[in-house]
Amino acid sequence: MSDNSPAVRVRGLVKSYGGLQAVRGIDLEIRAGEIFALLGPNGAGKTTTVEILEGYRKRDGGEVSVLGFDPGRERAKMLPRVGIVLQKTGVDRFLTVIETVTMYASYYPKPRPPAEVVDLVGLADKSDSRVTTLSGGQLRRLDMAVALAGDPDLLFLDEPTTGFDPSARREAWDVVKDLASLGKTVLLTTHYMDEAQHLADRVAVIAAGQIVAEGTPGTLGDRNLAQARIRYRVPDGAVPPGDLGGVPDVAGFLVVTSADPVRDLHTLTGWALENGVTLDGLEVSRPSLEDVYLSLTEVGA
Ligand SMILES: Nc1ncnc2c1ncn2[C@@H]1O[C@H](COP(=O)(O)OP(=O)(O)OP(=O)(O)O)[C@@H](O)[C@H]1O
Repeated sequence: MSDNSPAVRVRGLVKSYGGLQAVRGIDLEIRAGEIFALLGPNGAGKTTTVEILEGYRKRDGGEVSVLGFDPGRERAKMLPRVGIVLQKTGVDRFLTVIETVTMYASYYPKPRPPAEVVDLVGLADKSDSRVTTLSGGQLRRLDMAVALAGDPDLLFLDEPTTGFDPSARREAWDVVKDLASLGKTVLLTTHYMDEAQHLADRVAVIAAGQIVAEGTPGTLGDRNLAQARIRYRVPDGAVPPGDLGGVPDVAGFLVVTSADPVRDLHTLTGWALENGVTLDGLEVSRPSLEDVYLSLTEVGA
């Protein structure tokens, strides 16, 4: 594999379970060193796709290359170079943190020093604690440490923060960000829009076995819901020009959906200045990735 080759390349991937087409022609390309999120609702086909990439499931058709290997035929060669964090893992609860990571490191040809891995996932102060004493969030970090023990180039994270409280999520996000700064490629699946938005360089939205959108979290918003929302309030009796009066919301603010917010704001603020009208609480917002996701997965489902 040359340095410019994508870490993951998928073309026309299909997979059915009996009569159910779980994956219906997926194309993906994940560059080396990026954090890529596969975002979609329950049953969209995320796990099926990822398990095919990991070599756990057989595909029915299409081409798949992971770090230059075909996971269907060359899984044994591929595995030492990938790390996998499943939704539930079963580490031995009676070992300590460092013992656990050391044990997993011993399975790999070129492991990263276990103490370094423990430090990387933020468990240095728990290094000699038994696994039984760890909190849920700490256990999840240990799962990540186990996946990193072999110093993989590519890490698969399946719903890395499901069930976490908000502060544990933030901490897990920091760990994932640190991985990317080490040059690892990360493929994560998630239901959470904010997680994809916060972590991913690129996101593919999957619905009913198909990719319905792909791009950076920012461009997904731009491409799929180009409109901006302008919201403001005017004193009683003031009538904004043209269509810019919008529709009042429950709080009495006028809300305008605009495909050309620069021009519309210019018109609106020009009118306000000329007429000495205040535009109370003026704000302009873009659709969030959540808005985009909901609109896309409704269409795709
Ligand atoms: N082993 C299986 N046998 C039969 N059907 C399956 C099997 N695994 C998954 N499916 C079905 O395939 C579809 C895709 O499932 P998959 O687990 O890939 O989705 P997902 O996006 O990962 O969902 P979730 O977010 O709930 O994990 C679903 O309709 C699911 O019920």
